[in-house]
Amino acid sequence: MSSSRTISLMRFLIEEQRAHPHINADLRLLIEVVARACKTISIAVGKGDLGGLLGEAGSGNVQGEAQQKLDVLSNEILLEANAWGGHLAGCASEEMDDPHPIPDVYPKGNYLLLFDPLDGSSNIDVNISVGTIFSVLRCPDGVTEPRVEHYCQAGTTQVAAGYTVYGPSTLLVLTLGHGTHVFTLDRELGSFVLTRRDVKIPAETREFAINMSNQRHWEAPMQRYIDDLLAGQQGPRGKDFNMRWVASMVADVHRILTRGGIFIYPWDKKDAAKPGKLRLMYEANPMAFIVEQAGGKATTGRERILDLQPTALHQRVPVFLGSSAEVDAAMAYHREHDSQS
Ligand SMILES: O=P(O)(O)OC[C@H]1O[C@](O)(COP(=O)(O)O)[C@@H](O)[C@@H]1O
Ligand SMILES: [Mg+2]
Ligand SMILES: [Mg+2]
Repeated sequence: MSSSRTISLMRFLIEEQRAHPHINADLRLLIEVVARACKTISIAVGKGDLGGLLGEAGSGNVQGEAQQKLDVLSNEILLEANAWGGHLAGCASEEMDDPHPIPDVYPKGNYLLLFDPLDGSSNIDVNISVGTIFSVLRCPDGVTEPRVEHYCQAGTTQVAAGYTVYGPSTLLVLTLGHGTHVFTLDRELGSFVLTRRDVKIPAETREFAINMSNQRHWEAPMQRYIDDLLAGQQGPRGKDFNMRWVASMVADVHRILTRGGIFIYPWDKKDAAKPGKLRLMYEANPMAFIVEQAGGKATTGRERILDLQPTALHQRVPVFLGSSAEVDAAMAYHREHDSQS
């Protein structure tokens, strides 16, 4: 890309700020700080074994999952980078039980930052792409010490969301509510450069992403939907489908953003008390915002994800997202099932 046409993340944000009054200097600073933190995480991920950062940390998170060393480090990097900027009222993370207040010694701002510091943790040790997912909300007026209820806002209120993929190249995918844009980290320059503006997910697809090993635990409409995809051209869908499953949501969603597809992590009865595996505030909401801004859909199989009113910080939800016509098709199986029961 020639330098005259190169648009850095910083320049992109300044232009967005000029074009859209709701994007202010604090929000711009917030995104720049998160991007800088993600660069630091990218360097740590890239060191692999040389950095002594592979393997378990020996601790567990609030979800009862074993934390990897990189889960803990990425969380610390994001917290530290965001503490002093004056743009945040508080942070919440998949890796922390409770919201993290900005220490009183630092200036406070009006935004809440929620993140999954390292997504796809089971892939760290096997050198497969992982990433970071984040969501930005406004702190309600007059609240200086945000509590859980202040974070529990529906996804429609997000002012920005993004994810990074630490893969063969490091990517940042961002929405501020005006389309979804992809930036690639120029490792020599150390800056994110705009490489795809306003990406659109094709409405139709022949590719699905799901962990098939859970099939026997799914509810009836899910079983029927996937059976029909597997039946291919001879089946009711009349076309052959391919399947991919990286098991890093960032990588699976990025494939769908690039060439279409449907990503599904449905409810299953392995642990019937859990309403799904993925987390609403750190994974489903930001990805739903990004996907909708790219012309796709994101639902629980029954409802639009962004309309859900959260009831807990670490709430889980079923996730169906990607090519709009295919998400509609999956929802039709659930609707038909519900209307008959
Ligand atoms: O191992 P499974 O059950 O296929 O689950 C894979 C899913 O779990 C996740 O790894 C959960 O994310 P974390 O690594 O942040 O816990 C998603 O990225 C991915 O889509
Ligand atoms: Mg995750
Ligand atoms: Mg994680």
